[in-house]
Amino acid sequence: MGDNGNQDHKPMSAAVKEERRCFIANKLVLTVVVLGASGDLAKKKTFPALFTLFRKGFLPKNLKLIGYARSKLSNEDLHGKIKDYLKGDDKTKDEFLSRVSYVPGSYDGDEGFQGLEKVLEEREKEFEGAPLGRLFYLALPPSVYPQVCAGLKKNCANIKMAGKDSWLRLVIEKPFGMDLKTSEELADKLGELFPEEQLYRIDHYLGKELMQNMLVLRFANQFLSPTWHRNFISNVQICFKEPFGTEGRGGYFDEFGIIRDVMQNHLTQILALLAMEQPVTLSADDIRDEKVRVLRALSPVALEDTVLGQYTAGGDTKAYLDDETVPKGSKTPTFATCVMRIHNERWEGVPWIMKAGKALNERKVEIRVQYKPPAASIHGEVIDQMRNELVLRLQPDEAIYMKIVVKKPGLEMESIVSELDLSYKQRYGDTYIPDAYERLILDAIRGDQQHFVRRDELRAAWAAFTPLLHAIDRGEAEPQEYPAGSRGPPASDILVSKAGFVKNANYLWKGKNSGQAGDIS
Ligand SMILES: NC(=O)C1=CN([C@@H]2O[C@H](COP(=O)(O)OP(=O)(O)OC[C@H]3O[C@@H](n4cnc5c(N)ncnc54)[C@H](OP(=O)(O)O)[C@@H]3O)[C@@H](O)[C@H]2O)C=CC1
Ligand SMILES: O=C1O[C@H](COP(=O)(O)O)[C@@H](O)[C@H](O)[C@H]1O
Repeated sequence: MGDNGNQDHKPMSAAVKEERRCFIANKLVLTVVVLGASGDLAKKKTFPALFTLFRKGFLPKNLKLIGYARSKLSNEDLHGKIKDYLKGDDKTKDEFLSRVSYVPGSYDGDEGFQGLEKVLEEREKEFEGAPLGRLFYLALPPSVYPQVCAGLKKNCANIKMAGKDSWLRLVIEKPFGMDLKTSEELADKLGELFPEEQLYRIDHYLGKELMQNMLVLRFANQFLSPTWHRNFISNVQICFKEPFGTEGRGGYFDEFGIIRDVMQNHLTQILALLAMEQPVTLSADDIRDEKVRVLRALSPVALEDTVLGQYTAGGDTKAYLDDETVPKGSKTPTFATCVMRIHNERWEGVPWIMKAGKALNERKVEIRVQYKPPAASIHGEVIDQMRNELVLRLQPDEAIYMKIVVKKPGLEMESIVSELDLSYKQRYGDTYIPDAYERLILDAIRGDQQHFVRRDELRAAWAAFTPLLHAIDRGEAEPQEYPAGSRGPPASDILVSKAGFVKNANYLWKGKNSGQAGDIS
C-alpha cells in the first residue's frame, strides 16, 4: 500500500491540483472512521467539518463515514447527536447522514476492531481494483492512543486490493504527552505501529487562515524580508486571550494548565512559522525541517522570565478555584507570560514574548512584531513611543495591519501613529474563510502533511517548556491572582515592558469607516 501524499518538492501547478481534485472526487473510495464518535470533539468539530467539506463538494462521491465508540448507540442516535451542529440545509444534512453509520466497540482488545474491519471490508469489496482511502480520526483522549493504534494496526490496516494509490492515515489530537519524556514515550509507541507518513498530528491553529498565510506573507513580500531580523525588530509578542474561564472543564484543564494547553503547541507553532528561515521548497518536509531548526534554537524558558496567574471572581465569572471540577487549592496557572530567546544569527537578542490566559478582558489571538525606533531621529524623543508594528490578528476578524508614523494632517508639523490596514472583512467581503478543521481534514485526505506536526517538531517544542513545567509542578512558582475580565496580573505588563515592548503613545484606531487617522493628544 502506498501513501501518495502531496510530498512533491514544488508548489503544485493548477493542472496538477485539478488532476488531484478529480482523482479524489471520482476515483477514491474514502471511508472516514471517527473514533470517539460519541464525544464532544466529534460532534462539535470533526463531523461538522466533514459535513462542510461534503456540502462544498470536496469529498469523493464514494464516501462513507463510520462513527466508532464504546457507547451502545444506533445509527440514528449518532445522527441525532451531530445533526444540530451541521450547518446547511436539511436535504444536504440528510444526504450526509445517510452515509454515516455507527459501530460500537471498545478501545482495547480485538473484538471491536474486528467488527469495524468487517464493515470496512464489506463496503470496500464493492469497489474491486479502485484506490481506497481509510482515514482514522482519533477524537479520543491520548491515554488510549497506543491501544487504539495497536487495535487498528492489527485488525484494520490490511486494506485488501491495495494499490499504489490506496492509503491509510491516522489523525491524532493533542495533548501529545505532558512533557518531553511522556511525549517521546507516546511517540515511540505510535511509531512502532505506524510510520510518520501515516500519522497526522493535528494542531488546529495551523489550519487558521492567517497561519496558512504566513509563508506567503513572509517570503513573497520583498519589503519585509530584509527587516525580519534582530537589526530592525525589537521584540515579538504572541498573545492568546479568551474571555471565559474553564466553565466545568476544570478537571481536564487543571491537569494541564495554560502552558500545556495552548503555549507549548498552538503558540509555539506560531513562533516557528514566524521565526523560521525560508524553506528550500514548499514540500511538507522542507517546511517542517526549518520549523524544527528554529525550535531547536529556542532556549528552555526560565522561571525568572515567566509570570503566572490564576483568575479570581470577576463580572459573571466565578473564580477558577470555585469551579467544582477544579481540585481544592489548585496552583494550576490559567495565565502565563513567558519571555523566550532564540539563539541564532537572525534572532539573537530579540525577546519573543508569549502571553496566554483564560478569563481575560477580550477574545483575541494576535502577533505583534514591534520594530526598533529610528537610530538617529530628527523628530524628537516622542518617536521612541511611536513604533512601527506589524500586527497579525488571527481572531476574531482576521486582520493584518502595520502601524506607521505619519504627519498629522493639518497646518502643524506633528507626528502621529496611523496604520496600513488589511481587514479581511472589509477587503475580502463575503469570501468564505474555512474553519481550521475543514482545511486540516481535507489536507489529510489529500495527503499533505505540511500543516501537521512532525515528531521532531514536537520534541523541540517540549524541550523548550519542560524545565519550566517541571519547576511549576514542583511548586517553585505561585500563580498571581487576577480578576476575571482583567488583562491578567500587572506583573505581566512589567515583564513585557522589561523585555522591551513599548506601548505606542496614545494610538487610537478610528475604525474602518470613520475616515479619520489615529490620533495623538
Ligand atoms: N484592521 C483592524 O481591525 C485594526 C484594528 N485595530 C484595533 O485598534 C485597537 C488598538 O490597536 P493596537 O494595535 O492593539 O494598539 P495599541 O498600541 O493600543 O496596543 C495594544 C497593545 O498594548 C497592550 N496593552 C494594552 N494596555 C496596556 C498596558 N497598560 N500596558 C502594556 N500593554 C498594554 C495590548 O493589549 P494586551 O496586552 O491586553 O493584549 C496590546 O498588546 C485594537 O482594538 C485593534 O484591534 C487597529 C488597527 C487595525
Ligand atoms: O486547544 C485549545 O484551543 C482552544 C482555543 O481554540 P480557538 O480555535 O477557539 O482559539 C482553547 O479554548 C482550549 O482550551 C485549548 O485546549
